[in-house]
Amino acid sequence: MAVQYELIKRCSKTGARAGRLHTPHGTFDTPIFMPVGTQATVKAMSPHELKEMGAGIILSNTYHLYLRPGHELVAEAGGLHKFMNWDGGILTDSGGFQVFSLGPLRKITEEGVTFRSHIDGSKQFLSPERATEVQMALGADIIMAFDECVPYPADHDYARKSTERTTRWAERCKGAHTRADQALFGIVQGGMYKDLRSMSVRDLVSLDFPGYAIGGLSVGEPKDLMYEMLEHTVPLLPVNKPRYLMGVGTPDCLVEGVLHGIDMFDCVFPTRVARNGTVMTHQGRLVVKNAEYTRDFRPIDSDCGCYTCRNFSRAYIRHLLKTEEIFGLRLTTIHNLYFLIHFMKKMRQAIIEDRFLEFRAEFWSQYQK
Ligand SMILES: CNc1nc2cc(C(=O)NN)ccc2[nH]1
Repeated sequence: MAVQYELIKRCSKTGARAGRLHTPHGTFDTPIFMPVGTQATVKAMSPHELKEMGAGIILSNTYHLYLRPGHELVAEAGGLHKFMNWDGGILTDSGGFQVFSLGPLRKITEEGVTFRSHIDGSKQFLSPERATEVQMALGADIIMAFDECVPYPADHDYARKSTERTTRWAERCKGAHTRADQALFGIVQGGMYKDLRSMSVRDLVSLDFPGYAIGGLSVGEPKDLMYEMLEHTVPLLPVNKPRYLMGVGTPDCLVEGVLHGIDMFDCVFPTRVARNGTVMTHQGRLVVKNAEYTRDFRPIDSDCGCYTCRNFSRAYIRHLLKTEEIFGLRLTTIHNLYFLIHFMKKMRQAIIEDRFLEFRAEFWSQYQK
């Protein structure tokens, strides 16, 4: 198998677990946070810096790379790893979420999705087979089935029909996937309906994927509803396969996702908000661009070991951001990614030492959203 999950330790009181994910580009500790590099780059970061801060697997998006520069060009370059000079793990999302985020600009049929390119308005078409072919050409270690991310809110009938189609599409992706050195993950949908989440898990597990993503969450629903869906859905998934929660990446959601047994996370949040000056600390977020930090010569977070916190003050970083100096958003990005990557490592250690509930209680006692 191209990707193997190894369970190292289960928390005795919760669904939390520590493991390792073996891939053709290395073995990575889980739970893991995967930085998002939509267009074959994690914005403002070099591969060397990502490696140095402990990043293991990064994401790229099929939708964007298919439109520009095109999967054929990436294949000509030798695949994504060579093209972007990254020798760690790569996961590509299938485009399901991006295409459905286009809203009225897209038309869904059983065959696939017709949409207009956000770049030049040209008419485009992605089917399960085509999305799989594109991802095989891009060459990621883990690729995702082409699905429909059920919008929120959605009525039960729409969610059921959409989820049933996502299962038929998953089967078509499986049929089209011929690269033995890649793992194709199924994506559980079902909206906010427990019966449909159960149906989606049952149907996907019967197709026997090497890993399962939980999609259709963090799409505008209240966090408590997301947690309720996780509490219901994750225990239905096979224990010996990785579970990947798509699009989730704030510290509070990461803790609750790990609590319920999630192994893999991705989110644009830490890199996106870094570029407008929002940084994460153990007490919650702070907007270092704000006037209150003009004369604050402390690091962003005194407990953080990242390059930014070891070398620069809040006042200096605020100055760089206010003057739109590129180095400013590099420093905030380095910090946010390091913070999350190491936050996951601390959670993993707590699970191994069977003190995850204490870690979680300590986190919530300090964290202001
Ligand atoms: C930021 N929230 C968020 N939700 C997501 C859902 C999906 C999904 O269902 N893909 N098939 C992907 C990325 C997501 N990002």
